[in-house]
Amino acid sequence: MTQSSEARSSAASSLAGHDALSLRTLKAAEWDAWYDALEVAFGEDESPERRALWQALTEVDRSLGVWDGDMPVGGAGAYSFRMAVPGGALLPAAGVTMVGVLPTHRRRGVLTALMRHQLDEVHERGESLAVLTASEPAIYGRYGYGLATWKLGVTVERSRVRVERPEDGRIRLRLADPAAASPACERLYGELVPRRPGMLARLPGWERLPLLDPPSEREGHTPLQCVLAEDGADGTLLGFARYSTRMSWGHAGPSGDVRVREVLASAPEARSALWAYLLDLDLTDTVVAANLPVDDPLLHLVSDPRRLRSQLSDALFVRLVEVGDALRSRHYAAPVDLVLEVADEFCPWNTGRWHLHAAGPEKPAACEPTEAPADLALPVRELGSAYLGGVSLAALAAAGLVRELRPGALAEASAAFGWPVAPWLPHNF
Ligand SMILES: CC(=O)SCCNC(=O)CCNC(=O)[C@H](O)C(C)(C)COP(=O)(O)OP(=O)(O)OC[C@H]1O[C@@H](n2cnc3c(N)ncnc32)[C@H](O)[C@@H]1OP(=O)(O)O
Repeated sequence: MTQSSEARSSAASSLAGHDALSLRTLKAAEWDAWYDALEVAFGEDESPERRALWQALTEVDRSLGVWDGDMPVGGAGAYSFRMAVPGGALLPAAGVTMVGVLPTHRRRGVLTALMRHQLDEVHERGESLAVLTASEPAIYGRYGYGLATWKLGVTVERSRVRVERPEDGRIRLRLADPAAASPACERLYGELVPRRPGMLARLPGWERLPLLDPPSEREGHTPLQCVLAEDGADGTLLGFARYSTRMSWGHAGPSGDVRVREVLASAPEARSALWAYLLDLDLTDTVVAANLPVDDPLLHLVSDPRRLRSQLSDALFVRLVEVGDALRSRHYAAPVDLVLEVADEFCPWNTGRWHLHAAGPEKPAACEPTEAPADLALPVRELGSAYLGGVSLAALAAAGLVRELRPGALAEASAAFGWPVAPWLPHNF
């Protein structure tokens, strides 16, 4: 028996003590019943449009279910993503999704059995990362997932905040049908992916997600709008925003709001033109954007950042499934030559000392097992947090989660693991 198949059979036997529970891969014909169980687990009743999209995007051969007799009672899926890491490489990453257990079957180890089986499969497929967004952040640390990216939400008081339009007149704004403009927007999205860690390369079909706009989810807003920022000279697309507006008329006059879904740009002038446009729509009071990178240039473009009324929330959790591969696949902002002592109870093949060395941001890194004395000791969860460069090892050490074993090692590691661009997950999955 391999280490993984041993682990999987131990996951199966952890269920064996409970009724007639069995864990196996989904069959395509079972999708509806499986998804119905997940909807009950989430207490949700999704729109038919959203459900149809998730069905189309489901990778059935990566979807696990737990059955009580012939009734699905839990599940977990995965997408075969490629995610940008510091330095611009796109690394295979299992996007863990659709995790749920019926209320009748909770707190008896079903989730743990699913996570065991799934991480062994991810390891066998050679994906060195698994990533997820959590319904509740307290769930996944026990399986080695660390919080690696944050998102910034803003609720802008439009009357108090201005963004200057770029002066050179290079940018031309044009309203476009979101579906018709999608291929050009997707090309721009693809250009931006390697530049920001955490961004996901589009898999076929995923271009439908940013256009998903079921009437039942609009809450009084217009259908999705799309404004393009083009180079006035040659028409090259340099940015776009997708948004909707909701008009509201009160005693004091119009007080509508703008819901910004995305603002992406490859040139600063395009970005400022788009934000100036969004913050200057007549008859609106408030502009809400729920998911911006924490270093979004908007923070520096606005006349009064306090009036952004910003809010920080957790976004992407990262799990290093194969520590050596993951660490040698990213670049490091500063030279580094360190031995890390990694503890990983859930994926014990990662436990041990790893020699990481890289000569600077342009150079490839090496990372091999070693018997040499360790400079820094940390659990795999904290390594996942620091991996994309958005969470500092020094901050984790200040929280008592990383231990410096050689003086100076923490500063060296923190500088190397950091990255000039904050990691960001553009959409949930
Ligand atoms: C990537 C995603 O899809 S995120 C979506 C997650 N799903 C949901 O939130 C839907 C609603 N909740 C559920 O379906 C279930 O409660 C789940 C999936 C969160 C947990 O399933 P269960 O089968 O009850 O978990 P299981 O019994 O294996 O518990 C494992 C451990 O996690 C802990 N745990 C379970 N749920 C939670 C929670 N919501 N918050 C904190 N800890 C939790 C358990 O206490 C247990 O701890 P222990 O190992 O110290 O004993």
